[in-house]
Amino acid sequence: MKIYNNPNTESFTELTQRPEQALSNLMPLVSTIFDEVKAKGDKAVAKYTELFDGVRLNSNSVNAQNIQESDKNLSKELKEAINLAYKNIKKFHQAQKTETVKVETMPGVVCWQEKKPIEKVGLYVPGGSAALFSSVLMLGIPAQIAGCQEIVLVSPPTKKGKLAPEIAYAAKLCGITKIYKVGGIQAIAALTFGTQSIPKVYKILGPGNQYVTAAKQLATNHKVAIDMPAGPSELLVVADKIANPAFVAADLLSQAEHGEDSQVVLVSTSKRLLKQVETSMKKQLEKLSRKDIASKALENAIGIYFKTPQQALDFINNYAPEHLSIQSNDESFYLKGLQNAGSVFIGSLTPESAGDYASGTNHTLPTNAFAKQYSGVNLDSFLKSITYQKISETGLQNIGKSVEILAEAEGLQAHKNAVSLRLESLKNNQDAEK
Ligand SMILES: NC(=O)c1ccc[n+]([C@@H]2O[C@H](COP(=O)([O-])OP(=O)(O)OC[C@H]3O[C@@H](n4cnc5c(N)ncnc54)[C@H](O)[C@@H]3O)[C@@H](O)[C@H]2O)c1
Ligand SMILES: N[C@H](CO)Cc1c[nH]c[nH+]1
Ligand SMILES: [Zn+2]
Repeated sequence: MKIYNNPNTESFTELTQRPEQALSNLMPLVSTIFDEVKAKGDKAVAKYTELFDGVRLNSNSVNAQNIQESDKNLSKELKEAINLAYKNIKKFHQAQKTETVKVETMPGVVCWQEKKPIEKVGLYVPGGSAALFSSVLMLGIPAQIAGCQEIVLVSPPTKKGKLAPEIAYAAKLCGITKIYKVGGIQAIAALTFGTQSIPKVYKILGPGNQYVTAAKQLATNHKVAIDMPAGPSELLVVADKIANPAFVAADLLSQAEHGEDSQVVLVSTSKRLLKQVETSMKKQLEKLSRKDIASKALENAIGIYFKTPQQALDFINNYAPEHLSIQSNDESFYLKGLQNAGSVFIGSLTPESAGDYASGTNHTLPTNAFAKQYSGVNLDSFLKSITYQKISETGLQNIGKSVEILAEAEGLQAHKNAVSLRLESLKNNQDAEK
C-alpha cells in the first residue's frame, strides 16, 4: 500500500485514478468482437469463448433439467445460506415499490405516472475467476419483483464447460429459465444483437471485469440500455483511532481479492492506524487462498493520512467509491457531508461483505467514480415510467389558450391547430345547444 501524507487537493485528480485500463485501449477489441458477433452470431460467440475461456462448446444453452436438478449438487448449509440471502434481498427490493403518482395539475387536466417492467432484460453474472452466484440474486430478484417478461442470464462457462451449480440454483429461485454459458465481451455483444440461440434484450444489467464494462458501454450505441458501469471492485475505508485495525485490514482484503485491477483505499486522520492496518493486512494476506490476486491488487492500494476530517471528506467525495466503509469517531460528520458513493457501510460491526451477499442491499454498484452520477442496481433499474394524461372539456378550456400561445411562439402552427380545432368544436357544440 502506497502511503500519502496530507496531500493537497491539486493531487486528487491523480490519486482518484483507478488502475483499470482506459476505455480507449479496450474499445478496438470490443468493437471487433461486436462486429463479428453481429455478423456471425453463435459461431463468433463460440470462437471467443474458446479463445478467452479456453473451452469449446457445441451449445451454450443450459438445459432446463440442469437448472431443476441444481439442488442435488449443493450442500444443505449452502442452500440455506442462499435462501437467507434471497429472503433479505427480496424484502429490501420489494419495499422499493412505489405507488402511481396522479395529479390534477389544473381543473380538468389530470396527469399520472405509472411504472412498467422492461420486457426483455439480460443479466450478466461474472464467472471469470470465481462464479459470483450472489450476482444472480442481486439481479434476478429485482427483475422478478418488477415483472420483466423475458429474463436472459449469461455467465462464463467453468473450465469444464459447465454452468456452476450455485448459479443454476440461485437462478431457479429467481424463476430464470433462459441461461447461456457465455461471458465477457462476446456475451454482451450476443445480448445486444441476438444470435441464433441467445435472445436480444432491451437492457443489460450486471457487474463484470473491465472488458465486460467496456462492452456494456459500447452496447449503448446499439439501442440497448445498461444499468451503469459496474466494473472492478473498490472499497474506501475511512477509519481512525476507534477502529479495529484487523477489521479494517480484512475489509480491504475482501475487495482486493476480487481481481488484480480492484482498488482499495484507506483514508485516516491517524498515522498510527494506517501503520497498524498495513501490518495486519500483510499478516492476513499470507493465509488467503487468493493471495496472488490480492497482492497484485494491493500494488494499487493507497493509504492517505489527512490532518482533518474535512480534508478526508473532500477526498472521499472526489474519489466517489463503489463502497464506503466508515469506522470512525466522526461517523455522523462523514454521513452528513457525503455526496458520492455507491453503498455505505457504517460502524465497525458492518463488514462490506455483508452487503456483497446477504444483508438486503444490492451489490451491483457504480465503480471508477461513476457513483458521482449513477445509482447502484435497485428495483427501478428494471422498470420504466410511462406518463399519462386525460383532459376534459373544462380542462381544455383552461389550458387551451396557453398552449396556443406557446406553440405560436415556437413557430409551430400545426401544434397550435391541434388545440384550436378542438376549442372551435367545443364552441360550436355549445352554440348549437343554446
Ligand atoms: N461493480 C460491481 O458491482 C461488481 C460486483 C461484482 C463483481 N465485480 C467485478 O466483476 C469482475 C469479475 O471479473 P472476472 O474476470 O472474474 O469475471 P467476468 O465474468 O467479469 O469476466 C470474465 C470474462 O472476461 C473475458 N476476458 C478475460 N480476459 C480477457 C482478455 N484478455 N480479453 C478479452 N476478454 C477477456 C472472458 O471472456 C471471460 O469470460 C471483478 O473485476 C469484480 O471486481 C464488480
Ligand atoms: N464486492 C462485489 C461488488 O464489487 C460483489 C461481490 C460478489 N461476491 C462477492 N462480492
Ligand atoms: Zn465482494
